[in-house]
This record gives sequence, structure tokens and C-alpha cells, in this order.
Amino acid sequence: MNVTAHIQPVDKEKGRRARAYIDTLTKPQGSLGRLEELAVQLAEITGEDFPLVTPPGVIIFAADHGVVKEGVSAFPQEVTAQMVMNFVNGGAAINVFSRQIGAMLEVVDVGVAADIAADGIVHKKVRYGTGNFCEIDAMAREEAKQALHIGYERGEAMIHRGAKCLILGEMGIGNTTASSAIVAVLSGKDVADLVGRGTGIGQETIVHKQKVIQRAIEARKPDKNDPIDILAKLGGLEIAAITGAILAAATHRVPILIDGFICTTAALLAKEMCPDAVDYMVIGHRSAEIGHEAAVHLLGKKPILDLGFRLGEASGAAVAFPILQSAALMLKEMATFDSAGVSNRK
Ligand SMILES: Cc1cc2ncn([C@H]3O[C@H](COP(=O)(O)O)[C@@H](O)[C@H]3O)c2cc1C
Ligand SMILES: O=C(O)c1cccnc1
Repeated sequence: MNVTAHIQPVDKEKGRRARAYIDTLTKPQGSLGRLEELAVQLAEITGEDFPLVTPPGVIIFAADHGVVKEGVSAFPQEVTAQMVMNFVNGGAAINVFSRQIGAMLEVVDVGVAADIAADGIVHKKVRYGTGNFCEIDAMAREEAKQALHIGYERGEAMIHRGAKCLILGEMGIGNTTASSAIVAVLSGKDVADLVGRGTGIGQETIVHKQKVIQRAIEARKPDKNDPIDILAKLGGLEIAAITGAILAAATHRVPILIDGFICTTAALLAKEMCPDAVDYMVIGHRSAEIGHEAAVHLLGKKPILDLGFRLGEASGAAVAFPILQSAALMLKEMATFDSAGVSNRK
């Protein structure tokens, strides 16, 4: 399966018509600001006059990272599996926000370094965590493709369940290190500008994390023009899966709400594979993780919210969802000057 084969450019003509229609609604032109831009984008994405975004579907992909052996996270690897159990039991931040927005929620083990014997998880483990990319490639090229396909399939399955907006997130101790490495390769920027606190490491450990990433990039020599090579050498199984799910949503003309740093890194890889996919994305929240700025810039987007989150799990995207919903409802439910009998001009 070629995961990028069926992605069409968004419907710009539909967007122009939505723009003109919004200008007939009972408000001064442009007075709903960014909401108007989002409504136009939703029309372009879906090709509908009155796009729907409810119900949303949240997918959390979980996987582990061999690079944690280098001491780059404030938390131990076991936390990935423990948090997967927390997701299943409904106690994590993303559970709360998913319930709040009426989302369908799925948790996928795409590479946790432990067996998790629980119902309510989609078991799609490609391998028990990645290799430590300071020493060896994170995974084989075939494994990166496998994780991409799993993400694509889960994205598609969520859309078939009825999701009108895909909200993607992750859990994987060490994944800010993998993401910083990937963004360094794609942006060509200095790692010092891309490496942050993750789960809360101090300044000394940040400097160590920068060196680890620099060393890994030099040793692995990923091909900047080959996103699968980047994923195989520096990735994350969950990052690959998110990339696949993004491509599935774009294929099905479903809007994608992108979360923070890790999710935006996956979005950049999706852009490398299919530039048209970018127009299907909305970034929900600006992460406090410093590398996010560069990733957002490369994507050419502006996040909706800036609440200082640095959590992941799709938390920022889920919290931003009601704003996307407002954009869709504004378009669908507001009266026009004509229908409401309101004078349009002086
Ligand atoms: C309890 C807990 C819950 C989380 N939920 C998301 N993350 C986030 O933190 C991790 C990335 O940070 P680093 O690269 O520093 O390890 C990822 O698992 C991410 O999803 C969490 C981290 C922890 C500790
Ligand atoms: O922005 C993110 O996605 C993020 C930041 C810190 C830790 N985990 C995730």
C-alpha cells in the first residue's frame, strides 16, 4: 500500500465560496477573526458547504525509545507502559479532555518495551521499543514502514467509526529526544535551538541531551530527503504511526488536529511524504517545548492555543477542539443578513 497515493489537494473553490458566505452572516466582515479562517479551511478540507467536526476521534500511539539509556528523560522507561494502563483506566489528561469533547478514544501499542496484558488496547507492537540510535539504527526500514501502515490503518478505522476530525497523540518516554533529532535533520538548525526540557530535565541534562542528539545524527547520517530513512534511523514507532494516521485523514478529507512537539514532528514527516497533506492540518496548541517553534515554522502554520502545555498525549489538540467546533457551527448555524432581516450597510 502506498500511503500517500490518494491524497488530493484541498478544494480551494469550496473555500472561496465559504469565504463569500461567511461575509453574508450577521456580523461585521472579518469580526470572528481566526474562526473565519478555520471555517474556510474546514470547507476546503471536507468539500462540504457546512462541514462537521463532531464526533472527534482521538488516537494515542505508544512506544518506547532505546535512547533513554543515555539518560535523556526525567522519567524511567516503565512510565510508558504505566501510562498506557492509565489511559485504559481513564485517568490521564487525555482521558479527561476526550470525555469533555465527546471523543472516541483509542490507545495503540505500536512498540512499548513491555507486554501490556489489558483489554481496551489495540495491540500492534512492531518491536519492544527502538534501538538506542547513538549505537544502532532505531529500527529497520521495514519496521518504520510497518509502523506507518499501522498508523494509517488505525486512522482509517477511526474514520470508518465515524470520526469527523482526527486528534492524534503519543506516549513514549524519550520521544522529545527523537523528535528533536528529526527536526534537526529536517530544519538544518542547530540542535541547541531544538532541545528542551521534555518531562522536566535540568539545564545540565539538556546540554547532555543536545550532545547525544548531535552524536546520533553524525553516526546515523540520515538522508534528509528520505523520510523513511529519517524514521528508521532516528524515529519513534509512535512518531511513524502518527505520520501514517495523518496521511489516512488527508486521504479521507478529514481535518487533523495536531498536538505539540512530537505530533508536529510526525506532521513534518507527512509533509515530506506528501506536501498536499499540510492543508488538512490544524495545529491545536503551541508547545512550551522549545523545538516546537521551528517545527511549526517549517509547517507554515499558526497554533490555535498557547496555554503553556508541554505534555503531549494530544492534550493540547483536544483542548483546542471546541474552537474548531465553534468555527464549524458558526458556518452552519449563524443567520445571514437577509434571513434575519438585519441591515447590512449604512
Ligand atoms: C507521567 C507522564 C505522563 C506523560 N504523558 C505524556 N508525556 C510526555 O512525556 C514524554 C516525553 O518526554 P521525554 O522525552 O522527556 O521523556 C512522552 O511520553 C510524552 O508523551 C508524559 C510524561 C510523563 C512522565
Ligand atoms: O509538546 C509535546 O508534544 C511534548 C512536550 C514535552 C513532553 N512531551 C510532549
